Amino acid sequence: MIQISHLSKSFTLNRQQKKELGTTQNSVLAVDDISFECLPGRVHALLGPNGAGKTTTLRMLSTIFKPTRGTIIIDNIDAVKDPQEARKHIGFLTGSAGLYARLTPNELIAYFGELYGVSRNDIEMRKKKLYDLLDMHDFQNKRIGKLSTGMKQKVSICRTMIHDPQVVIFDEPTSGLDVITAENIIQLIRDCKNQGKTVIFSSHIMGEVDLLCDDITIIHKGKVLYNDTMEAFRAQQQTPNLTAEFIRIVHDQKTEVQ
Ligand SMILES: Nc1ncnc2c1ncn2[C@@H]1O[C@H](COP(=O)(O)OP(=O)(O)OP(=O)(O)O)[C@@H](O)[C@H]1O
Repeated sequence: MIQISHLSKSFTLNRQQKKELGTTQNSVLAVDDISFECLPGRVHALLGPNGAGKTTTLRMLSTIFKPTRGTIIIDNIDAVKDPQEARKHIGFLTGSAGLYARLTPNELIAYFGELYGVSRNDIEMRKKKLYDLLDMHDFQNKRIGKLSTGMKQKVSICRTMIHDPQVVIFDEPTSGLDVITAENIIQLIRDCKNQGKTVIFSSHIMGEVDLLCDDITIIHKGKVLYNDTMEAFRAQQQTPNLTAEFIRIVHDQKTEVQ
């Protein structure tokens, strides 16, 4: 379970960043007082246009960023006050960051498994399951630096899941992957849901959200524009499809702001 309450994050901008963004402001408010919950056994979609604050939110949930304000409770643990304890319950997937090019997938998975205190037996058992699901057996002993983007993404997924976390956070999990690999990841998310895990993921692909998600939060300019079940989202829909509906909600907000 994830409980987010009045969460905000502002970044201080250095001179170079101010120049790049063409602003004189000293800081940017990436996430602005958001609150919502993600429940066990359900998949929650976090949507928003570019720069909405999705990655910043997910990085706060995964304890990489410290919030400027607000609280995050992960499985009854205060993730802001006790990030180390919260981390044991979290699997966070973001690109292929945190992979060591010189190691092989087997070495990396063993390393992270041990870091999380997973027994050798459990590491082997979970690794086999993940390798089967993601079709990874052929490259398990190749150096990660020599693998393709999709292969690296698969290794990242194994690293994310090796401690069998109860809360799974995926930042655009299928971005840049071929359809077969993307489908395997969708299956993995379904498995997580069926095992009663709490899953939140960001995506720009409405088809994926439609297939997978039980709940949806749309953010824009750091604020929550919409938060409800997918069922309620479909029921209030005023446009022919979910992409059009997403655009309508974001556009209506833009019009209101102007
Ligand atoms: N480290 C940082 N320093 C300064 N500003 C940042 C930093 N990280 C993000 N931002 C700013 O915060 C805002 C939200 O960015 P974020 O990456 O969270 O958006 P996003 O919704 O994930 O976007 P996208 O869909 O393009 O990945 C943007 O205005 C971005 O420029």
